[in-house]
Amino acid sequence: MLITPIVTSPARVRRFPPLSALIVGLRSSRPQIIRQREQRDGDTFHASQGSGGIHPLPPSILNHQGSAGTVCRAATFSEFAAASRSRSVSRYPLASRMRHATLPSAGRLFPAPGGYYYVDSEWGTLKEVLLASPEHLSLVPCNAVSIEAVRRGLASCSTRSAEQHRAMAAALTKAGVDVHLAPAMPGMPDLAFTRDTSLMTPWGLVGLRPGALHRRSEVDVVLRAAARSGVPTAGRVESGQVEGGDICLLRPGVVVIGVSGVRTDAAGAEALGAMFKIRGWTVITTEIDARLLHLDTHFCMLDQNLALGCTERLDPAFLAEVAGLGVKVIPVHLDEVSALGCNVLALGQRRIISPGTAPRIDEAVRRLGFEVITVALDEFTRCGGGVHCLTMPLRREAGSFGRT
Ligand SMILES: NC(=[NH2+])NCCC[C@H](N)C(=O)O
Repeated sequence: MLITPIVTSPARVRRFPPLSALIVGLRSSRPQIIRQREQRDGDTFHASQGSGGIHPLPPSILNHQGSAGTVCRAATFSEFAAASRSRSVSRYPLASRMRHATLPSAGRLFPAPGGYYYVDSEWGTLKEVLLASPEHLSLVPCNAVSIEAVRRGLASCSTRSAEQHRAMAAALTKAGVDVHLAPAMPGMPDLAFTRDTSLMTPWGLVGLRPGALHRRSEVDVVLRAAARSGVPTAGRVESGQVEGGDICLLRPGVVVIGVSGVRTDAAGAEALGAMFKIRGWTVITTEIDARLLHLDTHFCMLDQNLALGCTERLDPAFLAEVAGLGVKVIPVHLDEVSALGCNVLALGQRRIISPGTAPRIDEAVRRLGFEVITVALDEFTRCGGGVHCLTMPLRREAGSFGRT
C-alpha cells in the first residue's frame, strides 16, 4: 500500500488557526485539513508501508534549505470529525495566545522540513507539548519501581492522579507552554506517559514501538491525537522495539539511545538511529541497566551543556563520550533515581520542572541559577514515571550553541 504524505509551506502553517481553538472543540479545524491537502508537485513522495524498519523520508527533501515546507500525514476527515466531537480535550488550562515559532532560518544547523512543529534538543525553549489523560491510569507491575509499589500495597487513585496531572499542565501553561491533550483510552493504563510512544524530530513525529506489549497500542492513539493538532508524521519504527524514555536529543546533531534489551533493543535502536544517521546526526547508543527501566530515569539534560546522571550506573564509556562533548553531569544517587528525582523536564532558558522527590538535586540545580518548578506527581512516580515521561514535546525553539 502506498501512502502519500502531503506537503505544505511554512507560510501556510503560519496561517493555521490558534492552537487553543484547535484543542478546545476543534471547531475551526476543517480549513486546516483542506490547506494540508493542497499539494505541490515535486515535493510529494511515496513511502511504502510494511518494509520493516522505519519509513524514511526521501533524500530529495533531506538537507532541505528550509523553504519548501512541512511534510504532513494526510489526516482523514473522519478522524478530524471524531476529534471535534471529543470532549476530554477541553478540560485543561490552555494558553489563550498563540506565539508562532521562529521558522527555519538560513543559519540553522538542521533546516527543518518539519516546519512549525520541531524539536532538535532536550533543552531548546519548550513551546508545545503533548500529554494524555490519566483517566485510566493504573499501577501496572511492569518495572522495578511499580513492582515495589504494588508489593507495598499502593494503588492508583484516579481523583488524585487527575489533580496532579492538571497541576502539571497548569505549571506548563504558566511557563508559556501550550498543552495538547490526547483523550483517555480504556485498557491503556500507562497512556499518560506520552514520552514513550513517539518522538518529535526536526522532520516530524516518529511513531515508536514500545517493548512493553501492553503499551504498543498507545502509539496509534498518540499519533492520531497529534495528527488532529496538525503535527506532521515523519515515519514509524516497525522493527525491534524502542521507547521514547530511552531517547535523548542531547543537542542538534547528537541523539543518544539507551538500550536495555527490555524496553529498547538493538534492532529498535538501529531502526530509529538510521533515521538520524541519514540526516548526518551522530547516534550514540549506550547499554543501560534494565532495572532502571529507561535512560531518562537516570540521565536527563538540563541545558545545552548540563545534565543529571546516575554516574554509578551509567556506562563509563558513555560518560566519557558525554564529557568529550562538553556536557557536565551532575551526579545523582540511585535512591534519587528510584524516586524519579532525576526525571526532570527542561523548559529551556534555565528552567526545569521537577517532581520534587529529590530535594538535594533540586537545590543543586537552583544553586546553578536555574528556576526549579516542582509539581507533586507521586501518583505517577509510583508507576515508574515522572514529569519527563509524562510529556512529549511537540515544539521547541531550535537549539543554538554559544550560550552557557
Ligand atoms: N519514560 C519513562 N521513564 N516512562 C515511564 C513509564 C512508566 C510505565 N509504567 C511503564 O513501565 O512503561
